[in-house]
Amino acid sequence: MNHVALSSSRKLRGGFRTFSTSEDFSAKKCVPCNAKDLRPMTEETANELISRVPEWNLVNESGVLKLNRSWKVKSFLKGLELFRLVAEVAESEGHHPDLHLVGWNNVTIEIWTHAVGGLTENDFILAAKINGLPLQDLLRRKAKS
Ligand SMILES: C[C@H](O)[C@H](O)[C@H]1CNC2=NC(N)=NC(=O)C2=N1
Repeated sequence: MNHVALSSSRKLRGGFRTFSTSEDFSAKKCVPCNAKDLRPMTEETANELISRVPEWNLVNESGVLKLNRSWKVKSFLKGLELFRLVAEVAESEGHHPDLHLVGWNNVTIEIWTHAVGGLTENDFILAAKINGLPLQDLLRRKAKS
């Protein structure tokens, strides 16, 4: 497939950064969430960015936009191991997800910027870095169709 690298960078409306649409979020660093001009991005911008964090969904929880992804893990303890790997990335980025482990083997992670009550580029950076984690051995194999 011919990937047209869109080089035009876009000033985030109400955002605090520009970024090129071809840039890989996992190569970026989160900024402190107490930056004074930090504001939530629009739903339009979030819809433009969501395809750059594969497997993550954009959800609107009573007006708060969040990123959301779920996994089925092999065991309760492997769920906690997944949390541990995610926690290390979160601590190094200074940006933290909401972690859910329910029904012993269902993991859901939600990412949003609490300081602004919505999404910022930090959330996409964290989601991209979580996508880069070696989670395969923790996950239940998909049932053969
Ligand atoms: C100063 C530091 O950036 C803030 O305390 C961070 C910590 N981690 C955070 N994580 C998330 N998801 N949202 C925040 O607003 C946030 N604030």
